Amino acid sequence: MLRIQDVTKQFRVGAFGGKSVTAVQNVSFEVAPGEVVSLIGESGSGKSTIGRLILGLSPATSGSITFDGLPVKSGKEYYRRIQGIFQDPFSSFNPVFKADRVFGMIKEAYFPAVPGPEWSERVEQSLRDVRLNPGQVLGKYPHQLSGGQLQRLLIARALLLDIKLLVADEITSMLDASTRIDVLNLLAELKSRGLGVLYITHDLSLGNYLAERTVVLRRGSVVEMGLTELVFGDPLHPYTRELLSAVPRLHEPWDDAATVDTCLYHERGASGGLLEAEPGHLVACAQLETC
Ligand SMILES: Nc1ncnc2c1ncn2[C@@H]1O[C@H](COP(=O)(O)OP(=O)(O)OP(=O)(O)O)[C@@H](O)[C@H]1O
Repeated sequence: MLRIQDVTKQFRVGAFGGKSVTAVQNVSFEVAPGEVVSLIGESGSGKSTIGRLILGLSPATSGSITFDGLPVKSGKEYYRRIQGIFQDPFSSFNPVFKADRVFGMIKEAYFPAVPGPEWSERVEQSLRDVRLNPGQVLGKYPHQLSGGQLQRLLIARALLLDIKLLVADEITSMLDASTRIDVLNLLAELKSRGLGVLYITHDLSLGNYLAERTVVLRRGSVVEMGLTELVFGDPLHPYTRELLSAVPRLHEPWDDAATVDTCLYHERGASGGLLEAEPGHLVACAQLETC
């Protein structure tokens, strides 16, 4: 189980690093085995930063991130259990090498003793598991494969490691609509095998499609989280409501979240953390800036 507790991330910025930007602030949530949790929020809300912290690509400023009780530790053993896949599949492949080199690298690092023929069989099985035809993708260069095929290759690579958690950061945003649904269905299938997935997206409909639980981030803080049907069916925070009702508006800037007259959080006398408005549904104060 992935457990993120009270995590804050600040980046040093400015000419001499004299200023800091708080990208993530006091964020806590969990991802259980076989569960898909979607992390949603507009651009700059801190989603990818959280993904990078979980993957050990950058250290948290404070708070703790553990997987099965052990802290994040970038290195071979950690990546055997947790892998990340990102928006642009082409950036994960070196264009001068054949795409299936990613499998050879896994063998070298993790399974050097597995005989070649057995390894080939394992690779082919993992390709079939992600509904790729080995004959159509093995031996090809990245530019000879589609974005959807490359994302599936990366998922197949992760399956060879028998990972327990996948951090999927906007993995469908560069895919066309039908390939996107195929990849989402694939993730849904993998979770039934016990894989936990943190599905990072700014596309709410995709989060809704896949996730049991949803975490809504705004400016680095969680404003609402809980069972997806509750967050989407009865959004309590004005920011979530705005996200859900947002439609593209030409020539209009994105408005700040609308303020509300009453704040459930304060009405119920909550302080610190999130208010449990109903079982499985937590919400922050509606007036983020002023309290
Ligand atoms: N290395 C960095 N140095 C300084 N600031 C950073 C760095 N990485 C991210 N930030 C800042 O942290 C904030 C959160 O960025 P992040 O990329 O996590 O947002 P996001 O929600 O993933 O956005 P998007 O959907 O556009 O990818 C932004 O204000 C961003 O400018």
